[in-house]
Amino acid sequence: MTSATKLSLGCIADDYTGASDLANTLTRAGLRTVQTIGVPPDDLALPEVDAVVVSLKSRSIEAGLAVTRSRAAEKWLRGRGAQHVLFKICSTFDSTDAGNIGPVMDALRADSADSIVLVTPAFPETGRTVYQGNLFVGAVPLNESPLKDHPLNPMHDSNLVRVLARQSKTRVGLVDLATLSRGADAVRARLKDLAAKEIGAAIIDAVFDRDLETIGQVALDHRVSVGASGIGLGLARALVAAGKAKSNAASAMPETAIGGPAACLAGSCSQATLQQIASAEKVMPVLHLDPDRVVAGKDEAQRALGWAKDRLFDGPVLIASSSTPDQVAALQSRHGRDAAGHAIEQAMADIAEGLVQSGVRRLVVAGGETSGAVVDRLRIPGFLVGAEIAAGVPVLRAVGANNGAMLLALKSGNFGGPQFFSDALALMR
Ligand SMILES: Nc1ncnc2c1ncn2[C@@H]1O[C@H](COP(=O)(O)OP(=O)(O)O)[C@@H](O)[C@H]1O
Ligand SMILES: O=C(O)[C@@H](O)C(=O)COP(=O)(O)O
Repeated sequence: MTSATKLSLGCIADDYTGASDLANTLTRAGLRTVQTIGVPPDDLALPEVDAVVVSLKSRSIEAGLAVTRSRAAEKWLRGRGAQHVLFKICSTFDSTDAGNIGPVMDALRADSADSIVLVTPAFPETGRTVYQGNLFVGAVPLNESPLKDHPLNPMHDSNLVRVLARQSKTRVGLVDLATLSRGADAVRARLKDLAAKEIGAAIIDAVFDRDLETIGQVALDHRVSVGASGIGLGLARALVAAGKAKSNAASAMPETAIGGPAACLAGSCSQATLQQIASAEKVMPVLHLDPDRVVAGKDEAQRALGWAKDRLFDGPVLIASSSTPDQVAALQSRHGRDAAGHAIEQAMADIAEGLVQSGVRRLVVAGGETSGAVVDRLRIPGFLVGAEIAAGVPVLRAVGANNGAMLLALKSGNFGGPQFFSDALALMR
């Protein structure tokens, strides 16, 4: 990135799949966007861009650490001229009562001296809508959705005003759909009323993309907002409409094919990923890791690598640790939730490293934490955004990596259709 570049929008994402989801949305809305892994070193050569999405792996770490890392990212983004910073969280509000959405929001709000912060995880394109402060996943409230069984942060309350209030030091209010439907000025007036009552954050309803456009306009009056790709879409459209970004983000990604062996790794245990693995079994060899053996030591990852190397040059392969909610609960009761999750993430990183050493240059990873462990191990500093595989999942081209040109797809556990793995590989040439 040249020193002359001034960012129209700065973004901090709390995981890597979420970051690529947002980078995809901003690119499709016309912003030239780059995804970086962590706060970029000053010597990282990046193209001329409108938006940078700094990817952190801060969703499930200790809250204080998440705050420190998010603040460092904010400082970097503000230093590049970003007037507005979006803290990108999961569209299913993945978090625990300890955070990290509330603590990070509180810190960014304090840094920016905003009186009130707009918050919404709505992302209608993927079925996430918010009504009366309640988050729906498709047709069901969050607490009845598969997110109730998430291995790291099971979600048991769909009322986001309550959820955020448990995590935040500030009081939390609501801007409801009726107010939103009266337009940007009605939202501004409601925020003023809430702020006058010393309410520092407002969950805002959103059901359709047009709601997000209104939210984007109002959010730009502020320095910070919190939400998923939907609010990113609203902000991008508002920036383009205000002439603060050109709508010309024909992908900056070079079209040259990469070729070579391809592999898929799945560490997500979401219902969508379990179904995608079942579909993949019909078209490629699939190895199911034994999670107990993974927790016991390194041998299981080595076995998987040997299995993959025997097949890689005949076509793509898939290696999965994913299990059903009952099996996940049983493993966690034997080994502890964090220990089990961490051991499996590190095994996935070991396997990814071995695959790349064996020549793999096209890699699909399912799962946010899993993607974080893999990308960190591969020491990839950033990505350019390419074609969209499914809503929220683009093809990514690694920039500045030691391994040279490489394509990845980082899939949020919940995203993608049943044939996702084949769909991804078809676009990763
Ligand atoms: N069989 C399993 N049992 C328990 N935990 C698992 C299993 N397979 C994967 N995990 C862990 O579950 C978590 C899944 O989270 P993540 O990769 O973020 O997926 P998602 O995108 O669905 O949230 C990771 O920490 C992963 O290591
Ligand atoms: O907003 C979303 O749903 C995604 O972008 C996201 O954050 C995904 O997180 P994981 O499901 O943990 O991959």
